[in-house]
Amino acid sequence: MERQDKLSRWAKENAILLKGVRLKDIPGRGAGMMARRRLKRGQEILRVPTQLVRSLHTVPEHISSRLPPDMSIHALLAADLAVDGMAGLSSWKDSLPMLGDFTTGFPFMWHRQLQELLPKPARELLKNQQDSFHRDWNKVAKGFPDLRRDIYLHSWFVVNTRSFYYATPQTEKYPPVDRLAIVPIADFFNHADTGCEVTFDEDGFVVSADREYHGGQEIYISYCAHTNDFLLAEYGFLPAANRWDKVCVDEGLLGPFMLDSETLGCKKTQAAVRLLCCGSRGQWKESLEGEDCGEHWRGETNTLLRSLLADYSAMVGKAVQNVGELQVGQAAQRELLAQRWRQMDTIVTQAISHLQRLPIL
Ligand SMILES: C[S@@+](CC[C@H](N)C(=O)[O-])C[C@H]1O[C@@H](n2cnc3c(N)ncnc32)[C@H](O)[C@@H]1O
Repeated sequence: MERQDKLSRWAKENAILLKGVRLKDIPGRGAGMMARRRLKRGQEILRVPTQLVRSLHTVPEHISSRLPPDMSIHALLAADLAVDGMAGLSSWKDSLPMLGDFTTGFPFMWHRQLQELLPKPARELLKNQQDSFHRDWNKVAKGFPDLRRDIYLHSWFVVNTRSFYYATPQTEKYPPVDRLAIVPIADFFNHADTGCEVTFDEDGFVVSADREYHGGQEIYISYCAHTNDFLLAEYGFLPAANRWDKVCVDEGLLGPFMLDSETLGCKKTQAAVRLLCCGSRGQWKESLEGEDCGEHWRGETNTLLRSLLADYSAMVGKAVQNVGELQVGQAAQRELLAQRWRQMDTIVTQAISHLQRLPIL
C-alpha cells in the first residue's frame, strides 16, 4: 500500500475529516494536499480533532521530568518525538521525511563555507537556529544519555518545519514563536504566499478553502509573510515567486535596510538614503516632516539610491561568482545558494530599472 494511502486510512480511523482533498506526492515538494474535486471558497476541507493535537499538555511526565523546567515547547515536542515517537501518532511518524531529506535544503546541514556565503538575514537565522539546537540538545543529552544526536536533530527539524501556532492558557506562558503544536495531516500542506485559512478551537484544527479550487489542483496554506531567506533557513526551500520576498541591501553595520521589487526600499531604507543626501540632521528632519514630504530631495535621493544599488548589484554578482567557485558540499546545495543570490539580483535589477524610469526632477 502507498505511504499516502496508509496515512489516509489512519486519518479516517482517527476521525480526521478530509473533505474533497487528499495527500499526494508532489515532485520537488515531498507530499502535499490536492483537491479531489471542485471546492468552494470558504468550504471546510480538513478537521483534526483536539485529541490528536500534540503540544505542551501531551508531553509525557516520564519525558518532561528528566528535563529542566526552562525547556522550550519546541525542545519538549522534539524530545517526545525522539524518545517516545509521540504516542498514538506512529502512522503519521512513519510518513515523515527522513533526516537525509533535510540535507540539501537546510543550510544547517551545509558545509561551513557554504553557510558563510548565505545572505546576511539567512546567516543570522541560521546562527539562531544553531544556538537553539545546541542549547536544547545539551539539556536533552543529559536527561537521555542513550539518545543519539542525529535522532534528536531529526525530531527537532520535524517540529521546526511542521508545527502550528497554538495559543492556550498553558502555552501563552511561553514566547509567541514557541506556542507550538503538532497537528497531524494538517502538517502536509505546503506553503504559498497566500493560502487556506487555519483556525482552532476546543474541538480541534480546521482548514478552510481560501478560494475556489478545481480537482487536481494543489492546495496550500501560508506559513506567514516570510522572505525567501527565512523560508530557506527555516523550511529548507526557495519559492520561485514570493510577494513577501525582500533583500537586505545593507550587509554592514547599519542594517537591516530592506528592499523588495515593488517599492524602492522600506521606509527605513528611504529615510537612511535621504539622510545621506541632506547636509545635516536638521535638514533631514525637515525633509521628513516638511509639508512637501521631502519632494525637494527626491531627485538626489533617487540618484544616490541608484548608485548604492549599483554597488550592491556588483556585490551580489561577486557572491554568485564566489558560490560558483566553491567545491565543497553537494552540487544541489551550491545551486540552491546560487539561486538565492540570483533571486536577489533580480530584485535589485528591478529596483534599479524602476529608478531609471522615474522622471528626473
Ligand atoms: C509542513 S511540511 C509540508 C509537507 C511536506 N512537503 C512533506 O513532504 O511532509 C513543510 C515542508 O514542506 C516543504 N515545502 C513546503 N512548501 C513548499 C514549497 N512551496 N515548495 C517546496 N517545498 C515546500 C519544505 O520541505 C518544508 O520544510
